[in-house]
Amino acid sequence: MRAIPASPAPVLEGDTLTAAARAIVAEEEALLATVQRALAARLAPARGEGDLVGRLRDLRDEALEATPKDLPTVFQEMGLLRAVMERVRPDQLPDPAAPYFAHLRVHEGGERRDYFLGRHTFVDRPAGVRVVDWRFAPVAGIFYRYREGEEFEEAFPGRVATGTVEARRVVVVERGVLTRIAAGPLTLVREGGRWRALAAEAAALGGGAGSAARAGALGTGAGAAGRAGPADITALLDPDQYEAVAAPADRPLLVLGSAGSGKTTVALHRLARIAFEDPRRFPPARLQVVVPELGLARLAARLLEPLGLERSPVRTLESWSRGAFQSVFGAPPPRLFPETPPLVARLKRHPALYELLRRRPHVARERPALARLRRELGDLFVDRGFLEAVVKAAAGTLPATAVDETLRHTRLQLSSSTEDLLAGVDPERLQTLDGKAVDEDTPEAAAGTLDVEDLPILLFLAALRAGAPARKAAHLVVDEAEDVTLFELHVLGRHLAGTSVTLAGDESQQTFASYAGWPQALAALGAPAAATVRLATTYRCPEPVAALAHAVLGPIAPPERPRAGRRGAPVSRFDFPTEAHAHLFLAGALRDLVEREPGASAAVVCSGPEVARSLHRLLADMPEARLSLDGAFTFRPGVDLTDVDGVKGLEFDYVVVPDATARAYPETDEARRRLHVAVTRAAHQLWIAAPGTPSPLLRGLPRG
Ligand SMILES: Nc1ncnc2c1ncn2[C@@H]1O[C@H](COP(=O)(O)OP(=O)(O)OP(=O)(O)O)[C@@H](O)[C@H]1O
Repeated sequence: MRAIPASPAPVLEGDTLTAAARAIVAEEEALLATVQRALAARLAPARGEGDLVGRLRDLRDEALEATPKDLPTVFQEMGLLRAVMERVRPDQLPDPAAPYFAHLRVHEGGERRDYFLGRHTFVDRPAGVRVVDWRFAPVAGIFYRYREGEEFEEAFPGRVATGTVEARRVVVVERGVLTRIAAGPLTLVREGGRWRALAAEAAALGGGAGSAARAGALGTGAGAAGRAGPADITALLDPDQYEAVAAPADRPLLVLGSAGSGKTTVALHRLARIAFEDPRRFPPARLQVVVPELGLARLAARLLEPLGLERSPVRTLESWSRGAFQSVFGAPPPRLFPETPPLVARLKRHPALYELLRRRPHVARERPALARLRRELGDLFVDRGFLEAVVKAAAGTLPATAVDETLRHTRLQLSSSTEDLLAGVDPERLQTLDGKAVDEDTPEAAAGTLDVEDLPILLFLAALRAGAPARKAAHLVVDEAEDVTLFELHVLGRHLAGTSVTLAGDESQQTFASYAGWPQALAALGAPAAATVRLATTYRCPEPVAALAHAVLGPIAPPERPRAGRRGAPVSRFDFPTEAHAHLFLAGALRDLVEREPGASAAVVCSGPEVARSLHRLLADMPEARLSLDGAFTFRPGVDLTDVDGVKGLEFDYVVVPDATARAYPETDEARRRLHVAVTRAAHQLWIAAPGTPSPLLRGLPRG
């Protein structure tokens, strides 16, 4: 039963706001003032808390010197003081500088009520103030599920509420001042002390950036000084995203969607909601977020802070594996080889290897000692017949040369190091002229090492035999799951107490041959019956970027092109005769951008770290330009010079791909996915530079 939402009143008369728009501003400012007054009254005793702490300290000193007769009185006063201090805990109240991020007015049973959605609950009935935590189901349900003008029906505790949504507004309060109001298609912003209406398309992401880039210049205004802040993402969840966030805690959930469709957003909000609803079963220490890359781990930790989960552990897969290794085998992992040959790594991450190992008969009931498992693994990786069977089962997705590469690499790892062979010789004499160990930088450096890919395989082999780990997570989030191996998923599943898990991923973004299919991933995790939600709108990328991202995938693109949330600046392509020309041009454009838009984030996403380093040298004098490799992102405004391997899951206002050459991005599925990942990091504008021979994947993108 839904009424057609009323069409919005016009907001502009010439250059000034209409009376209707002015009324909305006046109403929201008055409501904010009411909430702030009520909060100030509640917080007033807390302001005196400093005195209370001082008084408590005095009483403690008094207690040290008090006579036994006086002690009970001192203790009683101390008890009273503590009770007062516990009652007034400002950290449990909304922050008056930004007390809420949305306003909902409902008309129910002849009564009109205003609710404000925020991060803490604060109710002052006489003042008519109801700020509710967004995780609190009934009111949030109305806000996220219905639009302005619609009739609602929601189950409240003990009753079913029906009524009409009279107002549904997303608001931004910065430092206590209202700066943005979004009501349906209307967005009003306060800039330079004046309110104005934003064009719908510029408002769509709350960034306020226009779509008209100055010809030849990078930047659309997203990071210009003095802009009103964007809306809080928690206020923007769409109905499908909210249904996923509100899914029952014990239901395993698979969140799929194209790049930038909100998978991470949904997974982390679901985690926050589950923890809020049952804090005993889901305390922060028993929540686990695992992602493949360090950059995304850092971002996820930052995103969890405002959700009240600053203490829940976010880890990279490698760090998680190391921890699990220590707890399962009672020892830290042995020395790891720093750079596993790519083909060997691919074989060790491949689903075909997982299937062959899973199907092997396992007789032992007890968990074998680590040394035995290592031997077993070593034997497998020097067994040509076994490796050939893996390549055959991989059905064309692993080249035959992976067999010899793995044999050679494993033999080196199993051999004794020169130091071992020369045991007993004076260690000083085993140093080379440059002070390094004898084997360093030689093929023999592999002796005695494992590969990082071996850790989950060993954990998997141990898990197959026996014994559940002692410490288990209550809820697990695995993000960018297309890059998580079946070994890792299997072991993660063994470290999960029940079925409370969220797996998020996108097969178009796999960058390491480990993706086997979602049913296989869920089965490995031990959650085959997960509910699946597909997010259909790509919110991050404007239309022109989403279109190019789809075209770049070519034959491996999903059949349906994802819907882009808004229009935006066209993608610019620049061809240059040489890399030097491209670098000089880009360095100039980036300097110019940083001057014009000091609040913007830009990333130069290179195909590999070497290109990032050489571009960084050109910008070395610019403090805003950072070399951000191996996940070392600071998330501050400025320019990150980085590579495609480190940016999965991240986003920047502006993205520059500086080396879209035929060599860096040939016509292969892997290159298609890598370029797709690089371009889909752009939230406002994308530039592509092609020095030398342009990548064939740019076909269809005209030169700018
Ligand atoms: N409903 C929404 N309305 C507006 N913005 C949204 C919405 N949902 C997500 N976003 C924003 O879109 C961007 C992408 O979200 P997110 O990182 O969660 O996507 P993702 O699917 O995990 O992306 P990727 O596949 O690249 O990792 C973020 O800036 C997020 O705040």
